[in-house]
This record gives sequence, C-alpha cells and structure tokens, in this order.
Amino acid sequence: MTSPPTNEQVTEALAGVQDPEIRRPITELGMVKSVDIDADGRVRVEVYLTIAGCPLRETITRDVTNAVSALEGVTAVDVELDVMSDEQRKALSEQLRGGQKQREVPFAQPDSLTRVYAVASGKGGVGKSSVTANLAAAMAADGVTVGLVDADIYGHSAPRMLGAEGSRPTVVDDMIMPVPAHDVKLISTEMFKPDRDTPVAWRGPMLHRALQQFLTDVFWGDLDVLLLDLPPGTGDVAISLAQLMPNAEIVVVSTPQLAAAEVAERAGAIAIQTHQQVAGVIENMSYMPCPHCGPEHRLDLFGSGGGRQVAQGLSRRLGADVPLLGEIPLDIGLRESGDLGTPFVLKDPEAPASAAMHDIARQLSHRGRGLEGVSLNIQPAAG
Ligand SMILES: Nc1ncnc2c1ncn2[C@@H]1O[C@H](COP(=O)(O)OP(=O)(O)OP(=O)(O)O)[C@@H](O)[C@H]1O
Repeated sequence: MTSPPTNEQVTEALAGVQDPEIRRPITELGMVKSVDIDADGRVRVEVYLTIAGCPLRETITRDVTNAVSALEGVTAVDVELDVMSDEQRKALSEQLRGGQKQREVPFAQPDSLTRVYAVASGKGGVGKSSVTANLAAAMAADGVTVGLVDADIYGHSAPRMLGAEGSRPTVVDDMIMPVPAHDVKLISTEMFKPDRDTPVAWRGPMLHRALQQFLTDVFWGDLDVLLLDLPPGTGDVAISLAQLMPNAEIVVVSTPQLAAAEVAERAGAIAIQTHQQVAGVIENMSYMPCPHCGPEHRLDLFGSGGGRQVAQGLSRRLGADVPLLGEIPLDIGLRESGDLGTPFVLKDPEAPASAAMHDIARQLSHRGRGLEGVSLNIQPAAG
C-alpha cells in the first residue's frame, strides 16, 4: 500500500489551485485554513472563502478536490469551507493592492504595460457592444489577459453577451472582484443596479465617480488589454475617461452608411481635444454575404465605404495614420449568440464575421505595448 502524501506535497498541490476571481494561487491568498492527512490517505482541507455565499464555491471545491486527489497515496478528499473574518479580508485587500493605500488608476501609471482601448461610436445600435464583447472573448481565447469595463450605462449589454447576466461581483473588504466570463474579467454598470429593470439615471459627476471606481476599486491584476465599452456619442464618459486615463486609445465603430460615418468621425475627433490616440476604425454590418452565391458576392445593405471614410477623415484631422482595422459582415448568428450568452467568435470561429473579429483582436492585442515614455529602470553603466 502506498503511504499517504506529506503536508508539503498537499500544499504544493494546493498552490496549483487559483481563486477563480482573483486568479492567484489560494495558498498565496491565505485561503487555506488547514490541512489534515490521515494514515489511510484521507485528506481534509479547510478553505476560507472571501465572502459567505461566494458564487464560485463549487468551482473552488472541485479544483481543490481534483488537485489533491491527483496525489499518490490519497484515498479520499474532504473539502470544508469557512469564511474570512473582516480582518482577514482587509489584509487580503491590502495584499492585492500591493501595500498601496492611495487609490490610483493602475492603468494610468507611467510603467503600466496594459493597452487600454475605449470603444466608441457616433450613434447607438451600430454593434459597438457586440463587437467589444467579441473582441474581448477573442483575445481571451488567444491567451491574452483581458478586462472589459462596460461603461455603456444606458445600453449595458456586455453581461448578457458574455453569459454573465445578473452576476454580482464579489467584494473583498472594499475591493471589487471582476466577474469571470469566458475568461474575460468583466465589470458592468448592470452589476451595481439594485435590480435589472431600474434604469440608470446617473449624470456627469456620478458617471465620473462610477468610472473612477471601476478603475481604482476593482482588482484587475496584471492585464495585457483593458477594453471599455463607452456609451454612444461624445458624452461625459469619454471626457471622464480621458481625464482618468489619458493613455487610453480610441477605437471607433461605424457602419458603412455615409451618414453614420459622419457621426462616428465626430466621436473619434474628440481625441483631438483630449489629446488621445485613435487606434483605428472598425466597420460593422459591412455587408451581407449573398445567401445564394456565397461570401464572394457581397450585398451592401447599408451602403459602403463608411469605415474607410471615418478612417481617412480622422487621419486628416489628427494628422496621424488611423487605420481601418477590419470589416465585419452581418451575420444572424452574431445576434443570436449574443442573445444566448456565448460570443460568436467562440461559437462559430470560422464564420467570416468571427474571422474578421479574431483578426482585429490580434491587431489590437499584438500592437507593440508602446514603451515610449515608460521608465525602464535602467541605470547607466559606471564608466
Ligand atoms: N455584424 C452583425 N450582424 C448581425 N447583427 C449584429 C451585428 N452587429 C450587431 N448586431 C446586432 O445589432 C444589435 C445592436 O448591436 P449592439 O447592441 O452591439 O449595438 P451598440 O452599438 O452597442 O448599441 P448601444 O450602444 O445603443 O447599446 C444587436 O441586436 C446585435 O446583436
């Protein structure tokens, strides 16, 4: 008969279990309360949850059971759950903040390597939210660590599109954990409403505070990319965002319709006032692949050329090259999968609309993470 594992072996196995929201090993987060090993190989692990009624308690129980069961000599695993005390939560939140007491926007710090993209549109209904949610899911599927702030207060649809509708984030002390949805770390205005049907009637200053809180009080961890879904138009949120994160780059979504393009160009041109960069333009609902002849025959339902016109107009106004990042065709599947909570890029990655979004996601996540102006902490060699 094999002998039971040692305490060190069990602890090492537990170090492979991450808290699903914080994405760090439970051993590092002080979540392992105790480990008991019987002579017959029965292991009992007590785990602290950050809050009572933690929505991910089953995931944690399953992951701990799997990790410990895999050890040689283990005959059974019992997982018992306890809840952190206020002091433990406070200590954890301080640890996550890296000992830093003052609230700062981590992405606005000069040494931040996170690429921040604010997705804007001139008017509603052009598919900005669908495109943003799909870009986030496509990036996550590519192994990019991505966060999504759904700041579209009036039309917050990211939770539904990512299958996280009705989710409430876990709060540890005064730190908010983003909700994991298809490997995207998600925070939405919807999560802070008393109930789903209450409209959000926040005005300028409240909006600014909400956005600030999403950026300072949410534990994002190290992100490669942060996407922000802005409300349509050139409103308060875009200005607040520029104040909070001047390094955020704008991505403009437009339809091919020339009238829509003019409005979209105006939304992008706000970057001139706020001194931000425009990373590019995405044309959505570009064409309908002909149901009879196939995708080679494009039906231009909403006209054509809008995306290119916005890109050219913004290049002229900003005096910098603003590329057209891609053209996403109309696809009924895109709408359906959004309604059902599975992003189209995951459900049908080969469809032309998905392929276009995967391609745009790669362009945005693989752009050099501009080290310009970033302190590299290199000391000159003593000569
Ligand atoms: N390429 C596409 N093909 C088919 N349907 C699409 C496409 N893009 C978006 N849609 C659908 O169009 C509708 C509007 O999209 P969405 O809500 O993403 O727009 P929006 O610009 O974010 O609007 P708002 O900012 O007003 O919330 C949704 O029903 C969505 O599923």
